[in-house]
This record gives sequence, C-alpha cells and structure tokens, in this order.
Amino acid sequence: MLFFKAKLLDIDLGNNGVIANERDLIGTEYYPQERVLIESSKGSFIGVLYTTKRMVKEGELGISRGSIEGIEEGEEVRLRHAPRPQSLRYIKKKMEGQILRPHEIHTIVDEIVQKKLSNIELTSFIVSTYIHGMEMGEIVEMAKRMGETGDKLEWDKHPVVDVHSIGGVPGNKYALITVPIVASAGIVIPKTSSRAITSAAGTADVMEVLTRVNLNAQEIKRVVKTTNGCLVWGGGVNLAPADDIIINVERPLSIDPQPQLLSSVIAKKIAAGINYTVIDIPVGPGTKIKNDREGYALARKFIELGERVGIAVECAITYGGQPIGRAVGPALEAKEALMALEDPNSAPKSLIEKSLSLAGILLELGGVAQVGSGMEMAKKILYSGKALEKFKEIVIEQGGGITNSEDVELGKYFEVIPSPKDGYVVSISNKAITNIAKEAGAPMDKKAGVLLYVKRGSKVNKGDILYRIYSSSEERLRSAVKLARRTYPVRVEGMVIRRVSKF
Ligand SMILES: O=P(O)(O)OC[C@H]1O[C@H](OP(=O)(O)O)[C@H](O)[C@@H]1O
Ligand SMILES: Nc1ccnc(=O)[nH]1
Repeated sequence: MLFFKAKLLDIDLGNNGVIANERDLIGTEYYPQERVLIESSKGSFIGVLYTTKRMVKEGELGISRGSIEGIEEGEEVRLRHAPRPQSLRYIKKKMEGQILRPHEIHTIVDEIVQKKLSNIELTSFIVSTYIHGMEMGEIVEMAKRMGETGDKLEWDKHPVVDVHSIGGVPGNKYALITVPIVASAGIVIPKTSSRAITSAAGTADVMEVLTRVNLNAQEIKRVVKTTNGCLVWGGGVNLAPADDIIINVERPLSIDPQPQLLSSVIAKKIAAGINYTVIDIPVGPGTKIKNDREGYALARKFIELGERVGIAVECAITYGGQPIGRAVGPALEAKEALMALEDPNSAPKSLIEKSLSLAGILLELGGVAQVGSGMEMAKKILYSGKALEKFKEIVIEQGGGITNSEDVELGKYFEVIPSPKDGYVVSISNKAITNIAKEAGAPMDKKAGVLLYVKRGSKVNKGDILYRIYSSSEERLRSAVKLARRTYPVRVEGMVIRRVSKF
C-alpha cells in the first residue's frame, strides 16, 4: 500500500484515472495503466494509475475532483492493488462469439456500473456484441440488470406511457412536441432520453439548450407530478447507470450495436417505471435500419423483449429517408421544435406528421382516445396551443430557461452552401448532413449544426441556398464547409458530382 496526499484535479481522466509522480513509484510494485483501489476516510473507488513527471508533486496523488464526494485537497489517500475484474473472462467469451449465461451478463453490468472496467475492456465487450450479436435471452438479462441497478421510479397514477426513438436519423426532435401533447391530455409520460450516440444531437442535448436535463429521481417525480411529463437525460439520474457508460464508448465509434440498442432503451423504461412504450424505428439509407424488413425484425425483437420484462411495447416504423424537419444540431433543433409548438402551420410537415402520429398512438394506448382517433386528438391539442403551454410548464419545472424560439442562440459563424445548378433536389444524405454538423462542433457545441433550406423534391435555381452551416468556432466552420464541398449532402439532379482527372 502507498500513502499520498490528495491533489484535486479539474480534469476528467475517464475511467477514474489517478495520477502519481513517477518517482514515487520507483522500486514499488505499482505500474502505470494498472488497476488500483484508492481509499480515503470519505470513500473509495477503483481507478487506473497514470504517471507524470511534473503535473503532481512527489507524495501527491492527482484525482479528479468529484471522484470521492466531499474529499478535500491534502487529505490522506491510500493506493492499493485492485483485483482483476471477473468480467474479463466473460468479455473474452463474447469476443469468441460464445453465448453468455445470465450470471455472466449480470457481472459485466455490475462491474460496468462499479467502474471496474477500463476503456479497453469495455470497448472490447461492446465491439464484440457489434460483431457477434447477442441472443434474445442475453439481451433480456442485460436489459433487466441494467434497469435494476440504480434508482427506480414508481408512480401512483397509471398507465405510465413513454416514447423512444432508436435514433439514427438527423433532426429527430419529435419528442419535444410529442411529450407535451400527451402530457396535456392528462397522461403521465416521464420521458428519459440519451445524449447523441451516432447523431449530431440526442434529445437530451436538444432539451439542454432550453433547460436543465440532469434531474435526480426526486426532481423528476416533482416535475411529473406538476406537469404529467418531463424530458430529461437518463444518464443524469441514476436510472440504468450502465447505459450512459456504454454510450460513451459507442459515441466515438459512432456505432450502436443492436443488442445494446435494445437493452439501452428498455433498461431505461424498466427504471422509469413505464407500462406502455412506443418505439420509433426510422428506416432509410444512412440510418441504423436500412429497409422495412430490418425494421420489422427489430420491431419484433423490441416487442418480445418488452413482453419478457413486463412492458407493453408498440413500434412505429417511420420514414427516415432524409432528415426530420430542417434543423440538425442541438440549438437549431430546439429552436425548430419551439417554433413548431408556437406555430404548427409554418413548421416542416415531416416534423409535425411524425410528432402527431407518435402522440396519437400514445393517446390511444393511454386510453384517452379511441383507436383510430388519436392523431386527430393530438392535432387539436397542438393547434390549440395547449402543447406549447405544457412544454413551457415542463421547461420551467425542470429549472427554467428558454421558452421562446426567438431566444435560442445559434452559432455566430455561419456559411451558406448554394446550389451549383438549376434542378430538383433528388436526395439528402443523412450521413453526410450528420457528419457536417459534427464537424462544425455538434453536439458538444450546442450552437453548431446544419439548417436545410430545401428538402427532397424542392426545385432550385443555380445559386439558391441549399443549407447553412453554423458553428461557434471559425476553424470548425471552415472544416465543416470543406467537408460539405467534398461530400455533396444535397444532390441536385443532373449535377456533376465529381470531376476526375489526372491532375
Ligand atoms: O441518433 P442517435 O444519436 O444515434 O440516437 C440517440 C437518440 O435517440 C433517442 O431519441 P429519443 O430520446 O427517443 O428522442 C435517444 O434518447 C437519443 O436522443
Ligand atoms: N442505444 C440507444 C439508442 C437510442 N436511444 C437510446 O437511449 N439508446
């Protein structure tokens, strides 16, 4: 065991990294990159040991502020060897394509939550499930265990409904419209979202432009009690805590392996105490699901998984052939959603249609609309302005913030991309639009993104604006524009895509 004084660092080293001066480790049995147990009178955690020549002095151990609650600078901390995580054996089994037993999956989930796995180990597990997949039995165990570790919400009023998209299509801000419609009808809808996984903006990122999203279980209960709904980040609460840790590995790889997708969504529903959920499955090129056949197959898996964990699931296979609405990126999407609530008549039809259809299904499942009339009821609620009022209530209850679309700020640097010729827009590439928005800084730069001026089928003249790219950084804007010029996300019929010559 080694003794140190705590040096609190304002950096997140990921996986609870700690930093010792390399001279302190000479002649000891402690080596860089190894797993260590850090103990203090205030608590302990398992981390990974890193070394430095200068960043911390001899006798000090650098730990991220917040890794032990209440610990103060200079307090004594002890360093010990940490045992190898048990899940390593099971991760290797999955790497070889074997099927895991329930207790093996439970161990993996538990050790993920206890932060006992290094990034390398966790990535190996996620990538193995990407390559080899998982059987339904394994997914059920994964979802159940993820949903049971952490807080659980319970409700007095039933049914408790929910809607969740598998994501993958840019501009998917439907939840900001669907949730307040359903809540206005008196149905309880405690919506939890993740941040972006493969896209330029997850619903939690979009909502965070307007208000707080990292509410704890008690705060969620209060918001839902007052308004019937909420739009919060699942990772902020201690609901299914393994989910956000897994997503942090998926995001840099821009992958969402299907077993993780299924368990990620359903685990959050288990933890949030949901009775009925509608799953939106956008289908289209460049999304997670390429065609209807794959869409049906995933829908059937969601329904079976729901049945096995006691949640009634209905799926909606939706059009994902181009971005939803015109705005892509957190602030742009928040603004567009607010504008749609304020004046649905001027909003993009795709966004309104999608939000109303999903709300309609929920109104029927929630028992307030007859089968077949849910969408009409959703439409009335939206056009009466009630959904806007409800949304404002939710924003205020979650901590206040922006409730008017005009107050949403966009990136101060922008550039327009004009049409190179006369013609019709024949396609808009989901992937290319997402990549350009990300290159401009989204989702971390909330004000970055892409605003489309055209959609498929639009007629354009040479020089008309096709889209505008926003960023808070001039440099990122420049590289997004470069990418846009290389990838042609908006194709106008008849145009030359690329000239190839020997120069
Ligand atoms: O498109 P990507 O980033 O892969 O998917 C992640 C997004 O999809 C889901 O959407 P919602 O919460 O149902 O609106 C998640 O919660 C998240 O916001
Ligand atoms: N993997 C996931 C996809 C979409 N939403 C989620 O919460 N998780």
